Amino acid sequence: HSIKMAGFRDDQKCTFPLQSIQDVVKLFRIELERGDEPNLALLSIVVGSVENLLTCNRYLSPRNETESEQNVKPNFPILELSTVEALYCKFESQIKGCVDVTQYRGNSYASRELVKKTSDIIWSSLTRSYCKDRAHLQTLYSYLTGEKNFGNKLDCFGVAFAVVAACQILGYSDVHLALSEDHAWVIFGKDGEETAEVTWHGKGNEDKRGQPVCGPTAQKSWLYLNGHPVKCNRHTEVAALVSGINPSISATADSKELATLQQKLLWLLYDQGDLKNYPMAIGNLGDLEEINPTPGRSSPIDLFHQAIFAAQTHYANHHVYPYTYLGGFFYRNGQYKDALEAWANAADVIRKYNYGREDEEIYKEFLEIANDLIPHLVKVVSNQAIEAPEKAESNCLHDPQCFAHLLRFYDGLCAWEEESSTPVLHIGWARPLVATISKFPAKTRSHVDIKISEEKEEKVDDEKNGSVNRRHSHGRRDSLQKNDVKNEEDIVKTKVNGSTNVSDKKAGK
Ligand SMILES: CC1(C)CN=C(N2CCN(c3ncnc4sc(C(F)(F)C(F)(F)F)cc34)CC2)S1
Repeated sequence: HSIKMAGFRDDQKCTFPLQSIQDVVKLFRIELERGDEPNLALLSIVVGSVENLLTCNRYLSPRNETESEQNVKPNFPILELSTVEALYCKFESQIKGCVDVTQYRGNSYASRELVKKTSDIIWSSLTRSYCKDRAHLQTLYSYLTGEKNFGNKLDCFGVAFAVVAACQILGYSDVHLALSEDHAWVIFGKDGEETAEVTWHGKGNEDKRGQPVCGPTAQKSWLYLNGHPVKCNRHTEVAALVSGINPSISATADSKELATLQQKLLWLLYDQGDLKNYPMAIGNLGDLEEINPTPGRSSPIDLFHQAIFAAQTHYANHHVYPYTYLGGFFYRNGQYKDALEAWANAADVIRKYNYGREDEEIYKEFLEIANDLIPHLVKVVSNQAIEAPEKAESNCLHDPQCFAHLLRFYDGLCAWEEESSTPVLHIGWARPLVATISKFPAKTRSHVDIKISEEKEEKVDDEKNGSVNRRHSHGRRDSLQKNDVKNEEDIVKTKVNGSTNVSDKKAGK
């Protein structure tokens, strides 16, 4: 059958050659604002080309050129239409050449066979062995450029994205990306009810490509978010592509132009309402705004709270990263009580899961918080208490709510471990825990009134099934401001789970 080469439309062509960040933003705006679907393969090739030019084939930015060449070379590449069209047609003909859609004709929805076949085409054409967690392997540009042994590389997200982009080219508008906080798969069929693995996860795990995401592993493990993944539409898939832009040139240098492009594209998607159900993309925008604030736009803290609100609204508060985005921000900015509260709220999420062997990423996240960030935080505040004894009152170590947040943090990790197939805590966790607890004076610790709830907490408590949303103190400033705890009477009735009810007198009732 003849392969119809879809050229690009005039409104797509007119933006080429792309010579600036604004040109790329304009192409994305055209793609996102038009009635029809944005073309995932086209946008992935464009982003990958720009990323490659700005991070791999180093464009000498003006400052390090010789005097004579000063300000001659632009610090943004020129991306010709012909380059992009050639790569697009290569992808399109590869996909259409391998999938004989006539055998699937008729059913308007994709079948599992078609999804698996598409995944096999991408999978089998990948270079045999390469470093899977290298940077810049997330776009179709990486997949389509270079000869057999140098190109055809994709990371695990890139494979999933390529399968969805391929299915779009084949005309299946029901095949969409599903995203957890550390894995990607596809949904398809009527109402997106079907799921299929299309890529690998982590190291040393057999890939489960073609299989549905279901069964005990998917239920209780953080990796699959217990039925609360981000189910993308075409716009959210563009947001995932933009979130995946990686400005890093080396371990120590980032491309400022690429980071600016990513930031502008995320604001474009934000304004279109395409980030509303995508907490991590909002979090990425918050991180970019911390580095390079856009005048007149939301602050990083506002954005991180919006990400938390999105997770609470759309995903029954089953996502951890919104809280670790916020906790990391507070930690970097020396707001240690708020950091402890955010991390306690993150632990309140992970307690809903059972720890499994493919949850290493979030394990490492909590390990770093418990054994690196909190011990550092506690060291800093204990030095503050010594250097500035007059400020001791507002010191974290004299604030029972800080101690309560710390206990709630560890309580969440313990609950995560209960009924899990794999242990979480071990002796390596105990040393930093003891060091941290012992920095809080007995007086502070005595103010925390740990309520033992009357009814014995059900072993398989509701949280594990996600049927009961625990109330979160996050976002609600504790009714007691930290310097209100002046003396004995102001005992803060802080239940370990962090909801703080103030003694009546204090609340002025
Ligand atoms: C608070 C943090 C430690 C800071 N960055 C974090 N990120 C950076 C961005 N990031 C992400 N940001 C947007 N979308 C996605 S989809 C995804 C994934 F599911 F794992 C995939 F697709 F397998 F790679 C990851 C991820 C992963 C989490 S979490």
